[in-house]
Amino acid sequence: MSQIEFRNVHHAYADRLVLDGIDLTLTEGRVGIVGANGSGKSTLARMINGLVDPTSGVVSIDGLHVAKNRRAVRRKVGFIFTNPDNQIVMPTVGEDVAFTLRRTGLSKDQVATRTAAALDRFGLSELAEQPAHLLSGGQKQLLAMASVIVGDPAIVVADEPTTLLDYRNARMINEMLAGLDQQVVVVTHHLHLLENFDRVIVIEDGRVYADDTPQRALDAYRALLG
Ligand SMILES: Nc1ncnc2c1ncn2[C@@H]1O[C@H](COP(=O)(O)OP(=O)(O)OP(=O)(O)O)[C@@H](O)[C@H]1O
Repeated sequence: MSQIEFRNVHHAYADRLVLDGIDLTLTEGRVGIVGANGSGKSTLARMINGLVDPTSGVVSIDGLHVAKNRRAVRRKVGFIFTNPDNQIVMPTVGEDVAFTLRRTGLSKDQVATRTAAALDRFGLSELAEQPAHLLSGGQKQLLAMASVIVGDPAIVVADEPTTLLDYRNARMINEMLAGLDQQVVVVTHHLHLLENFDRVIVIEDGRVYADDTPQRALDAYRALLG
């Protein structure tokens, strides 16, 4: 697994401090991040692939300073948004998955082979020629995952990937995430999804409130919520 490091990370939007001294070293295969609305989870998750840079402090991946190596970091860290519409960029399902492999130096055949494998893995092969915007919510999230995984990142960060889905689709996406070879960091309000994770971090008011096994961290979080 990779080593994701936060060293004395602070972040403010204008004059509002939303992360207040985060120190974490994440090396586990499955890490969950939970916390109340507005506690800073998305901001923290976005720092792992440089979508947000800290106001102060350093985030690094295997020693690579994220803010100074954005391109290299983006190859290592795939990001799955809550709303897949935010990351579907091409007209058809197949083109969207292939788009990730642009500028990788792969031949047309290699792109086609890897795209086909990713579509197959996420059950989308038969939809390859379909307009992406016609997919259901669950299928769109599968497409977003396929488009990230086809690039073979070392780390997948998912920010509330199941929030917009019904229970069945949420379970399906979660099983897909659980089955990935990659190191996975998931931000979620669906606490039951984290039961088999290696580590769960509770963020409260921009700080690490608990950092423990899922059971202990989630107990602490539930107690905090009252
Ligand atoms: N681009 C931005 N500009 C200004 N303020 C922002 C921005 N993004 C987030 N914030 C604010 O920063 C705080 C932390 O937001 P963040 O999205 O990191 O929290 P979160 O824990 O992920 O919340 P939620 O569970 O509601 O998604 C919130 O008060 C939010 O309104």
